[in-house]
Amino acid sequence: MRGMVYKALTIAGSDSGGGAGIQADLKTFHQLRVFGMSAITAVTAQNTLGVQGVYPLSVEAVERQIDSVAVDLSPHAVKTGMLFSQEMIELVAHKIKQYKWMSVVVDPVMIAKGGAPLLKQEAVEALQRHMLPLAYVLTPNIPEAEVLTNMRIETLEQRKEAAKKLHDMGVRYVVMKGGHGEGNELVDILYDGEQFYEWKSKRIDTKHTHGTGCTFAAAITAQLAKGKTIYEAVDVAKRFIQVAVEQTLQIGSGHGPTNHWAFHE
Ligand SMILES: Nc1ncnc2c1ncn2[C@@H]1O[C@H](COP(=O)(O)OP(=O)(O)O)[C@@H](O)[C@H]1O
Ligand SMILES: Cc1ncc(COP(=O)(O)OP(=O)(O)O)c(N)n1
Repeated sequence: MRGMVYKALTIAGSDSGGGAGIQADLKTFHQLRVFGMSAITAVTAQNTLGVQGVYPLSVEAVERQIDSVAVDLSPHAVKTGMLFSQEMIELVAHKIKQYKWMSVVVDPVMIAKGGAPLLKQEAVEALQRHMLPLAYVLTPNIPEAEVLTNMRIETLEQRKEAAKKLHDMGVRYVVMKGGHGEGNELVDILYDGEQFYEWKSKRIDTKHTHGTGCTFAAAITAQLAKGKTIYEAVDVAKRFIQVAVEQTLQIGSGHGPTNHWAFHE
């Protein structure tokens, strides 16, 4: 018997190179046995060497995609990634409220690893104002947490202080990714408003980390779609990304993608 079909929607940008964005999200959903659906906010011309072009879709085109999925396919969880502009953020926030989506994972994508901007600078305030209060889970990396809280983050204590600030800004669960921290040990933290939880792992010495943030947040989304708790979801996401970085595919001549086939439940 097939059993229940769990469904997740990603609202994000397309990465033609297949390692990040919509493509990473859908591959991760699929590997975790969740049916993936998408609303594309922007098309990027991108590969392992960087971002060669960014082409935002119209707000109307994104609204239509979200409506098409919502009225017929009722996702169990929703993830947002590259939203690019203030108008797009306002639209997505409006749709989340309209469809009363609760299991919403907001990955506050700002800059690709190569330095290309994926969010306009003037849209940061809209992200703070409209998306944070709707986020069941927010998954900033350290530089994104710095921008959102307007504070410098160097120590673990400062990461925790920033997580508290983000919680005060309306986020239910803050999951701060530790990839940009110092040293050989990576620490991802979760703050639930009362306590901190830590996931530690060895930093794998590789240049093939393109799409780690999207993949990690997508794994959390897939687990939430299946009804798992946030603690269980982060646990699986951490194990998913660890093996995906350990067993990279070694493709492309720059920063290659992670391996979305590596993890098995
Ligand atoms: N070199 C690495 N080895 C193992 N895990 C990594 C490595 N780089 C990043 N990760 C993990 O990938 C996830 C995303 O991390 P991070 O790099 O902080 O996000 P982003 O890709 O959004 O910048 C986190 O769980 C982090 O611990
Ligand atoms: C279309 C698109 N969306 C998001 C990103 C950023 O993805 P991330 O997982 O943070 O990976 P890096 O770009 O940092 O390697 C992207 N690149 N493209």
